[in-house]
Amino acid sequence: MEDAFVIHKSQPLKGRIKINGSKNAVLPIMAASLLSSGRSIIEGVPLLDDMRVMMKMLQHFGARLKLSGSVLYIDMGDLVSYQAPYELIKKMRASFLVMGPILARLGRVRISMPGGCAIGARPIDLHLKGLAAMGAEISNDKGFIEARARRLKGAKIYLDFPSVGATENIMMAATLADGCTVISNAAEEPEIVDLANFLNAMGACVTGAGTDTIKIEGVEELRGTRHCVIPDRIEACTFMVAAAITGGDVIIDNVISEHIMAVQAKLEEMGVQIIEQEDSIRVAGNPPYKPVDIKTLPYPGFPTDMQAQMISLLAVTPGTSIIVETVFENRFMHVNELRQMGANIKIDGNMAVIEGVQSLNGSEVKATDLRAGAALILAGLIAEGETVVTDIYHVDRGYMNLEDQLRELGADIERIKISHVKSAASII
Ligand SMILES: CC(=O)N[C@H]1[C@@H](OP(=O)(O)OP(=O)(O)OC[C@H]2O[C@@H](n3ccc(=O)[nH]c3=O)[C@H](O)[C@@H]2O)O[C@H](CO)[C@@H](O)[C@@H]1O
Ligand SMILES: C=C(OP(=O)(O)O)C(=O)O
Repeated sequence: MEDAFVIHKSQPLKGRIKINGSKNAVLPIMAASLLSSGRSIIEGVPLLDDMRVMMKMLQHFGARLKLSGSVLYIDMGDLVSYQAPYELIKKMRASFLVMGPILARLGRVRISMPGGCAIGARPIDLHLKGLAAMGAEISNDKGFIEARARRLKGAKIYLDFPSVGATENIMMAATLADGCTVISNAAEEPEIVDLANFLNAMGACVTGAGTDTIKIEGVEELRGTRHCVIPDRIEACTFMVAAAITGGDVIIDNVISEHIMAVQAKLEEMGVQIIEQEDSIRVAGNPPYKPVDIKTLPYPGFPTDMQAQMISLLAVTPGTSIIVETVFENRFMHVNELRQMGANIKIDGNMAVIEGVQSLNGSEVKATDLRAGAALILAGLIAEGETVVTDIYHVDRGYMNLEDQLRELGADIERIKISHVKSAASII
């Protein structure tokens, strides 16, 4: 038995919701806590499946953890292993972020290859190149990467692509290296800045985070600290699209407006009204909207993690819209499912050409990955009749109580148990 969402065409969403802490910020921050033997207190922790996987990972390395509401207490102490288990790595890409910290702290790490996933091959060559440039000897043994370095040395590292994970892994490793590391063409995402702030509060010396050049002056040791995680910009943007697609009027609290600029600009170009209010935004939708063209790019460009949700909105926006996906090579899996709901979308390589249709029809569709799942839920809110979204374990990886938040705004969505057989009769 698996969970699924049953969604019925909903009224325009109305009301107020609060955004949770960022998944993509909390995961590297938790990994960074491995860099010290002290106690760290992380506030604003989102209760997500991915976060629980990272909790298991930290426990595997010897951490004692206490979760109280959204506050996570991490007592790290001595690390009890240099090996990261395959069962945890395979569950979540971000588990690979323990590589840098374990190597820096113990001088040795053995970690399984994370492998590919639905959205692309996602190699780790940039992570490894960076650590090798810092003096790590790296070998690959039957799908396991082993790296050793008595003490990493500061180095100049140029990333061929501003990879978020590689920037984070290298940045964490460099905090305890001997000398200065400079990462050029570094990722500039807000989650990198949040990680740098956490590392600096631990006693690290990181400057330039949020720009394409990050400098890390290595220190002898780090200490535990207290930190509050930034709000999840992708969760916020998903709710912005939910308000827009239903023609609703929603106030979204706990938003850093600078982080959502690219998505806000496209929604405004379409004709969605967005009003900024301190750390909140109000999104007032009034479809039909104008079509737009979008290209996903590293931050501050349009986030690939919002591409699927935007396709749902553009699928019911009159006219032709074009989305070019430049970050992941296979991130259009949701398009087939949306087609099943009546969307008119053609894929040509990394380009989706979307001809807006008047309405979508409810159907049984599958969440092929996290944001694909969010896109199908959004489509379900405006589709005629009933939509069943299966494989929602992907959604639970990255959205906290999504159905409760949507219901609070008036959406007709319910979580049910469903058997593997794909038919309405299998729903109990
Ligand atoms: C936990 C987390 O923060 N996940 C985010 C992170 O993933 P993640 O850190 O995995 O994404 P990257 O920025 O590393 O990947 C971007 C591109 O670079 C490629 N690449 C990456 C590393 C490498 O060594 N070699 C290489 O070729 C990838 O295959 C991909 O095509 O950033 C992505 C891009 O914003 C987001 O979609 C994910 O939500
Ligand atoms: C791709 C995503 O996450 P991850 O890197 O954890 O797979 C995402 O958050 O959309």
